[in-house]
Amino acid sequence: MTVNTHDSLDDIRRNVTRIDNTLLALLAERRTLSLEVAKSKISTAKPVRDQVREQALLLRLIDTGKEHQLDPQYVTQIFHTIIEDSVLYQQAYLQRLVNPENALPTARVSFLGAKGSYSHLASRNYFSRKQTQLVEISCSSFRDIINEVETGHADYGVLPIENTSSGSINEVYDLLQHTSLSIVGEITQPIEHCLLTAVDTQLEQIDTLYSHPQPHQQCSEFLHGMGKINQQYCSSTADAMLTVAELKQPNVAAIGNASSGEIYGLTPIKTNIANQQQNFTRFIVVARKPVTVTSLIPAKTTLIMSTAQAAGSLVECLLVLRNAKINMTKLESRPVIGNPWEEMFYVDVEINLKDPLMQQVLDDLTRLTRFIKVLGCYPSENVTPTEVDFND
Ligand SMILES: O=C(O)C(=O)C[C@]1(C(=O)O)C=C[C@@H](O)C=C1
Repeated sequence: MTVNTHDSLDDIRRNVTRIDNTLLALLAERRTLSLEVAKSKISTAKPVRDQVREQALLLRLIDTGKEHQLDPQYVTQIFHTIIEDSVLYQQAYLQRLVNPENALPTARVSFLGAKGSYSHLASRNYFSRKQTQLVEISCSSFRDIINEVETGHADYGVLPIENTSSGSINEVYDLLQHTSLSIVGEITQPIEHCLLTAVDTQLEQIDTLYSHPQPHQQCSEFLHGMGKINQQYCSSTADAMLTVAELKQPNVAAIGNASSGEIYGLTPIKTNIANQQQNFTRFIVVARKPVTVTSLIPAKTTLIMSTAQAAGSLVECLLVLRNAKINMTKLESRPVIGNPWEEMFYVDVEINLKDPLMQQVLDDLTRLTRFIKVLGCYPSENVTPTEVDFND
């Protein structure tokens, strides 16, 4: 085989690096323009999201991409990510304007586990968009996270509240029942569970597995396939990775994120071991003071309420939301500690607390419930991609 090499591999890679650097500069420039767009939308009171514009933008880019032999799926995937960043970046900017007291350069943030835990990754991702430097406060329990914020040692707490494989994280819901803190934000973090080891070994040699209870649950099918495994529970995935790094034994592994494993010198011997390939955890961000959400961005409001024990009481409350045409994205029930058989219901709705319709709904629900409390109104960080038909 004759290979016609005009340039050495190093020369070619230098060109690749040059192009990558140009792409980064252009992405940064595009972000700056997003802020200019946000400023113009303030003056015209236009919402951040304009999916008509996104549709037109994507179709044009797909056509242009075809001229460069770039397939539509590839172009769409890249620009969905770019547009999502633009929307969230604009939302963060607008939120800083309506909550100037929160626009601090640094924030003390409490989260579960040490560096590399999924809570640490979620905290870093959430605050990077707010252009806020983290002062990291690592906690060993959800209760500690809340205590750090309630006592003023932390400005924010980041708590996992539900996962697409293992469902709701009940301990967090129970803690929300009794805290004075408000939910001020949310972030959904992709969770890529891997089997991480500190020394070269084979999957068949692993008989002891360290992780937080949640990853054990989320990877139950894979673990079942491994046969008899000694499952060890840790306070966080970071704690599990540290333990395995210190043990340095060929029969021991941790479940955690591959990039976090590098912090502890661990390497993945098996990736994507969660029950569902699309595995996400939604985290909430709590603070001592609630935030105001501008009407230019989508908002979520979280309520907790306990209904009378008469038959149909919950249905009456849900009908209030249905009649108001308010979309409910989450309904969770938890026992009321100390009142056997009484349930506390957690409801996430897609409406701004300041919306007059929501105020009316709260009045109606107050009459129908034994107890009701708004846990918070916060920006919805779920940017649903604008789908385009590639075959147009
Ligand atoms: O052009 C706008 O209206 C923008 O806000 C910019 C932008 C983009 O990044 O391209 C982002 C969000 C909108 O939904 C549409 C497009």
